[in-house]
Amino acid sequence: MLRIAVPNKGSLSGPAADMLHEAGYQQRRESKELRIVDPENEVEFFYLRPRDIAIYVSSGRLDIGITGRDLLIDSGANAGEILPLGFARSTFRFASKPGTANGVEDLSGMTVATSYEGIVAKHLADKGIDASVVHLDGAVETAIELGVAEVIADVVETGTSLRNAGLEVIGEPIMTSEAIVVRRTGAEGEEGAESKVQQFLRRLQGVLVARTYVMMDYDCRVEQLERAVALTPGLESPTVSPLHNEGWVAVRAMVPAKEAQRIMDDLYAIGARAILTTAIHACRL
Ligand SMILES: Nc1ncnc2c1ncn2[C@@H]1O[C@H](COP(=O)(O)OP(=O)(O)OP(=O)(O)O)[C@@H](O)[C@H]1O
Ligand SMILES: O=P(O)(O)OC[C@H]1O[C@H](OP(=O)(O)OP(=O)(O)O)[C@H](O)[C@@H]1O
Ligand SMILES: [Mg+2]
Repeated sequence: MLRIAVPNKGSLSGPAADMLHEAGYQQRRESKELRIVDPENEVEFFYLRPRDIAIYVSSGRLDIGITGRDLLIDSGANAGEILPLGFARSTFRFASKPGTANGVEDLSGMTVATSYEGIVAKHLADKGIDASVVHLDGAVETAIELGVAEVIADVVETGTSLRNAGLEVIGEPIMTSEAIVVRRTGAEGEEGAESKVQQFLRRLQGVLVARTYVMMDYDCRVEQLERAVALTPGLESPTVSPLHNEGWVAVRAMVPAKEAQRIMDDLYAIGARAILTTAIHACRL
């Protein structure tokens, strides 16, 4: 049975459960459930604090887990990222009241409040900046107003929390983060778990593809086929079938959902007709 850690709370929890559900796994019905077994898929899910997940996985007691890249790095756990999942995207940045610092190099001698001490201490050390770090559990934006620190380092998504606290970012992002699948370093290829881990990853990749691609069908004249195929190369290569009307073919290919409208315009412009897209519900590449 594959043992998988899933975030039990916070920004990662809902989207992680949605993705697992879409990948065909049973998920807990109540937010108080700590673990569930999905016998059909031979998987056991453990609902844990996102911050602790890399530590559980690095201990070897759980095979893999879903957490944030920033949380993995911050934990310093002996685990690595094996698949990015595309949700809970954020940057991790320094911020302060305007006029406090122009760049990271100005932070020497200052106090930085953060929930991510591991990331911040390492970043400051790498840059050779001698600043103190004070650990707070959350809502760190308020630390400056209350005089606990001159600078904060925190997760920034839309920037609303910083704006509401009257803070500005300092310098470039320290890192960019998103939800990821983590596995203990060196566990690759271990007998027993390996094929199950790979099957799990294929299912999640299938969800990612189904979310980002659509299927496109259209008819075009044989003379235009090469230009049309250049616009819709598909993942391997498009399917081309003859039409009853001579001189015409039907083409079918997967295209990135974000580009679908532009591709439809370009296909129309070269004479393709009956262009339509359909959603992909599940996929195995
Ligand atoms: N507003 C946000 N937008 C996108 N990702 C976020 C946001 N806030 C936190 N994250 C991401 O969520 C993960 C942190 O999860 P965690 O549950 O510890 O904190 P949280 O989501 O802020 O929840 P809470 O602080 O309410 O417990 C990190 O990977 C972080 O980058
Ligand atoms: O740039 P934004 O879109 O405003 O998002 C970033 C904010 O979201 C998270 O806070 P959360 O609400 O989880 O509170 P916390 O600080 O207590 O973790 C994070 O810690 C930032 O404060
Ligand atoms: Mg938070």
